[in-house]
Amino acid sequence: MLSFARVSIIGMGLIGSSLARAIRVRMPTVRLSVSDSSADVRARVEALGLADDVCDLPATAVIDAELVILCVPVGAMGAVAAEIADDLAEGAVVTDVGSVKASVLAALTAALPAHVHVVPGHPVAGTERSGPDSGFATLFEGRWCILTPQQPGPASRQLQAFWERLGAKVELMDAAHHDRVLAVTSHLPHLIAYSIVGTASDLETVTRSEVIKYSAGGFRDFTRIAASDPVMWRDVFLTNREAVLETLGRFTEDLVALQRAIRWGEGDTLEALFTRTRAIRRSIIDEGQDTEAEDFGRPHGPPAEPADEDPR
Ligand SMILES: NC(=O)c1ccc[n+]([C@@H]2O[C@H](COP(=O)([O-])OP(=O)(O)OC[C@H]3O[C@@H](n4cnc5c(N)ncnc54)[C@H](O)[C@@H]3O)[C@@H](O)[C@H]2O)c1
Ligand SMILES: O=C(O)C(=O)C[C@]1(C(=O)O)C=C[C@@H](O)C=C1
Repeated sequence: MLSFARVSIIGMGLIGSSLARAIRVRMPTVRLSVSDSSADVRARVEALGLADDVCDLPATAVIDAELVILCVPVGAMGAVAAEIADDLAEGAVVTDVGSVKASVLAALTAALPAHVHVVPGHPVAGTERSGPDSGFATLFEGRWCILTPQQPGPASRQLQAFWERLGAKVELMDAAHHDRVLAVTSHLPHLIAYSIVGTASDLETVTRSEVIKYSAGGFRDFTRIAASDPVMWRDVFLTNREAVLETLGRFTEDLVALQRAIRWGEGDTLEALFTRTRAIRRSIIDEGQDTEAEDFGRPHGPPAEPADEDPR
């Protein structure tokens, strides 16, 4: 028994197009109507055959949909919700995939009518790429999807079943708690990557070409993360400001402690920390949460980058 027969996706970039592909594979009878504010993206989605209907306006795409999934940057969620509010079917479930949850929950509940069910969501799966060509059907397989309904009920159970059909593992969580957890596990790491790559390219003592030429191992991994979508991440930091600033404050203190340990030659302090962090990495692998031990950051990734893009 299918959980939803008619699904609408607004925003057909990496996540929206991955969802469309996964639905095609796992729920082939679902009728899929999609929209995107970019005419180029809509044309590409048509060419790739990712949906039954590609609509110019989000409001047209949601008519009759039992499930509406907003896959736009977090800062655009409220505006899109306002655009579709009058055309949503009675009892429709409206969800999203945004990386921040408290602000999206507030924006959706403010903009949407009482006759729909708002169940915000976040698949904790992605890559540094953007756009409809970068999506792939297996993106969510074996990955967590966190749902943050105000009150769990039949709509969140139906949405949970939907994500499980796509191969994801689902957990329910309070939206504010989600934002504190993801500030540590996703948002701060991205901020550090953006910052370190920026610093390296600004250094006067090392040329830019040397940075590119000798970027192996650790720094190369940072450059992948730092290539992530600028608009998406701008919105993440602006909408999860408090949790990120709190985590950043703690991180800065710990970094200064390391700086001090290096300055004063406190080898024991350094070794104790590195031993503790190595154990954390090993327990992540032991729990089977990291299948990419040999290929950082690309657990179920799309085809590897072509060799001519590989600077090594
Ligand atoms: N990229 C990731 O790794 C990742 C992972 C999980 C969740 N997310 C979340 O998923 C959402 C989408 O991210 P993405 O990586 O797919 O981005 P993307 O840039 O690949 O796609 C976003 C799409 O939304 C469209 N769009 C923007 N504003 C719109 C509007 N007002 N109306 C209609 N369409 C609009 C854009 O044209 C674009 O095609 C974001 O909220 C992000 O936080 C991203
Ligand atoms: O692998 C990556 O490129 C990601 O950054 C994916 C990642 C993450 O931080 O884990 C990024 C943001 C999303 O909200 C969820 C997943």
